[in-house]
Amino acid sequence: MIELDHVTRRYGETAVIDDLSLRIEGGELFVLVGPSGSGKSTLLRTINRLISIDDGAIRIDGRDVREVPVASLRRGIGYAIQSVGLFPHRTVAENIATVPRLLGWPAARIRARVDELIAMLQLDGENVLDRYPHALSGGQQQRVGVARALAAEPAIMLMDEPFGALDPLTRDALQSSIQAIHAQTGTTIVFVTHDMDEALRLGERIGLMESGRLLQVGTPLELLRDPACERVRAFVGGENPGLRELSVRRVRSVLRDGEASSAPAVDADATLQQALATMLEHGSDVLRVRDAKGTTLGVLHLTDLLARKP
Ligand SMILES: Nc1ncnc2c1ncn2[C@@H]1O[C@H](COP(=O)(O)OP(=O)(O)OP(=O)(O)O)[C@@H](O)[C@H]1O
Repeated sequence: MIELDHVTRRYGETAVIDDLSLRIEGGELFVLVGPSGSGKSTLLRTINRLISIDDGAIRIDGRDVREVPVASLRRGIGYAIQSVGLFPHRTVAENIATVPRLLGWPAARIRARVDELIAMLQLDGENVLDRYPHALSGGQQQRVGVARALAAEPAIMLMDEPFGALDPLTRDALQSSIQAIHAQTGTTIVFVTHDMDEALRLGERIGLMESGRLLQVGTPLELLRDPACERVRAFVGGENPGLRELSVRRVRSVLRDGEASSAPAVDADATLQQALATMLEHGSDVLRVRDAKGTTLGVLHLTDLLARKP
């Protein structure tokens, strides 16, 4: 658990983090979102003490981060950023192995962990292990950066706009990877982005920042349906709050019993927005809902998709 307790960070007279309190539960995927300059990166970097604070306290599992020697604090916290920062003269395998080596893991364990991460980030089959960073695409570099940050199985992972510079398809694939890794490892992830769609897609809870303060903290649906103020409504809902809501709800939550073998199929874990697109594409107001193995679970009707359910 990460607790930020009345944290303030000033530059000169300006408080860029302003008396901010927040509690992030162990195992949570928490997204900090807000406009440029709102203080998201600064806040993230106070957690691993890349930036010091002027007032308040930050505790991890009850322990003040200032009491922990900074090197061991950072070894326990993965950190992935947009510019990646891979070591240019080390191969991909050596880059990923950086922290396990520092920790003195035996060579066989390091090799096994590198292989595991390469598979987790879908870099296997791409023959990247012995390449140097300059010989990778941007998306591959980003994956290696995430793999390196995860290498020593940190309990906490801080991610600062890690996919900001990537094309939409690569970004989409990496967002899926992060969700899968989170589900698989239970790592606490604090993810910074200025992209509301990314926040709504990834966040179990979202903290919306402006001018060094949190305007609201809540689940994607809470922010969409019950914005604390007009600023939140404008940031979160944009011009199409209804469509945004469809993008955070899953087919699984509204399917009903039934057979519709001739209807187009949709995955139970697809969003309602994807389901609507499938209906429009096929001109069908009903879809067959299937699980990952292709087994029919029920049907989705357009009327259920449009109804406002919890
Ligand atoms: N070293 C510094 N000296 C003075 N001001 C700084 C310094 N670092 C950051 N700031 C200011 O602190 C504020 C918050 O910056 P921060 O990078 O945390 O914002 P952000 O929300 O992450 O923005 P972005 O999305 O553009 O990265 C900004 O106004 C920035 O100009």
